[in-house]
Amino acid sequence: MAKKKPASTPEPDDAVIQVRGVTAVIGETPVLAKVSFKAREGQAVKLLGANGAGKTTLLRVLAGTLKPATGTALVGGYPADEKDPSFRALVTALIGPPPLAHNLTLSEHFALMGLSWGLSTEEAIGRGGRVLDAFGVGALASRFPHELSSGQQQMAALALTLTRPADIILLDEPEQRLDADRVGVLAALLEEERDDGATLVVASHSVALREALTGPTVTLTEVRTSHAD
Ligand SMILES: Nc1ncnc2c1ncn2[C@@H]1O[C@H](COP(=O)(O)OP(=O)(O)OP(=O)(O)O)[C@@H](O)[C@H]1O
Repeated sequence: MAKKKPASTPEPDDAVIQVRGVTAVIGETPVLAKVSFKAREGQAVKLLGANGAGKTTLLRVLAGTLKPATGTALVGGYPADEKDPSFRALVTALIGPPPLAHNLTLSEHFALMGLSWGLSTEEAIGRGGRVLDAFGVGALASRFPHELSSGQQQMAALALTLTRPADIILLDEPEQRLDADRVGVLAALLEEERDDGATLVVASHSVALREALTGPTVTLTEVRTSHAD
């Protein structure tokens, strides 16, 4: 007869992302209602919720830029903390526009990003350029950021985010300002990353993008604030 496991033995768990009872507060304002979910390697978690439900806030917690008020967020086995280089080495994120230098071309941004994460200049320019090519805007690689339309800026930001290798990809409304065809291209690029073993968390208002991604949906509900009479 099999021995009964002691109660303290942890169950084997292959989750890359484990969010347990996480809430968030900014100042004294609750901004994220309690949420728990897990994601395994090669899954794309789709974050769903009305405006203000806390999707960006949860992504900030996962990116380690906002500490949860309660609960734990383990990402790649680490408590999410942007100050921890081991954690940062695993995670690439696009949450709001990335800081860009006005006097560096997109290719030069890719090279700089690659240099920071152990790629050769050639590899980095190749990886960023591949994303631009997929969007059909490879010629933009030699432009400065201020020479781009708003949709092109979004494609450049996505290319920069995907230039560096990462096990975990966090994206906040990556479809914003992209036309319908480009949303399809984006879905294909993200599915390719997922097929290669990346774990993604994507907040999106695009039904088309959410339907194209393979993985569970996590629906956030707005924080209920009680008003004193
Ligand atoms: N700096 C801040 N100070 C106070 N409250 C904030 C701050 N930033 C965000 N909030 C609040 O936190 C809540 C969650 O915002 P968040 O941006 O995470 O929502 P969201 O689900 O991403 O919304 P959307 O779909 O509109 O992008 C909202 O009620 C918002 O007003």
